[in-house]
Order: sequence, then structure tokens, then C-alpha cells
Amino acid sequence: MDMFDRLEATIRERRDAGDAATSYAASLFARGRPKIAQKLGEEAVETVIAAMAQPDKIVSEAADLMFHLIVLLADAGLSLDDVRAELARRDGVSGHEEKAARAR
Ligand SMILES: N=c1c2ncn([C@@H]3O[C@H](COP(=O)(O)OP(=O)(O)OP(=O)(O)O)[C@@H](O)[C@H]3O)c2ncn1[C@@H]1O[C@H](COP(=O)(O)O)[C@@H](O)[C@H]1O
Repeated sequence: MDMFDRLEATIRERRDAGDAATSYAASLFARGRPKIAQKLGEEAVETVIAAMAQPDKIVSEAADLMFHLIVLLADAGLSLDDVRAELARRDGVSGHEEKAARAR
């Protein structure tokens, strides 16, 4: 199990049986999808700001972003495997090609 899978397992445990008083992930689930989505957006913006102005913070902001993305997926009943499957479906298809096919 890699780090992402272990983190996802922990997040799902917090979703199903976590205590919002002691777990940040459980507190996000308790506050609901709008709050989770808001936090994900904030972390995305913080990652962009780091990319533009503080490159030494990109990794730490990216980790915050990934954490909140996995929380959002778990809240929606989805998983990293769903994202892996979508990326596998796209594997080898150029982004330019895929976009052109949409217009046909
Ligand atoms: N990877 C993370 C992780 N990354 C970021 N964060 C938290 O995300 C929050 C983001 O910080 P902010 O300042 O933006 O948020 P905030 O001001 O506290 O919240 P708001 O008042 O804005 O809602 C911080 O509290 C971070 O500690 C994380 N919290 C938990 N994990 C992992 O999740 C596991 C379970 O955590 P708990 O649910 O807290 O037990 C941990 O063992 C870690 O492995």
C-alpha cells in the first residue's frame, strides 16, 4: 500500500467513525460538502500562489491540496481508484487529440 492508499484508508475511517473533536478529517466531513469544496479551492489557490511566488512551498501546498482532494472524493463515495481508472482510460491519448474529438 503506498502513502496515498494509506492516507485514503485513514480518511475513510475518519468519515465512517471519526470524532470531529479530535480529527480534522472528521471535522471536515461533519461540516459537509460545501466546506470540503471550499477548503479544496483554498488549497488550490495556495498552490498556485506558491508556484508563482514561493516555489519552496509548492510541495507542502500540493500535499494539503491532495489531502483535501481525497477528502472530497471520500465524501462523494469515490476513491483514488476511480481517478486512477479515468487516467488509465486516457493513457496514450494526446490532450490535443481528445479535445479535437470532442468537437466532432
Ligand atoms: N495529510 C493530512 C493533512 N494535510 C493538511 N491537513 C490539515 O489541513 C488543515 C488546513 O489548514 P488551514 O489552515 O487551511 O485550515 P484551518 O484554518 O485549520 O481550517 P478552517 O478554519 O479554515 O476550516 C490543517 O489543519 C492541516 O493540519 C491535514 N490533516 C491531516 N492529514 C492526514 O490525515 C490523517 C488524519 O488526520 P486527523 O483527521 O486530523 O486525525 C493524519 O494522520 C494525516 O496523515
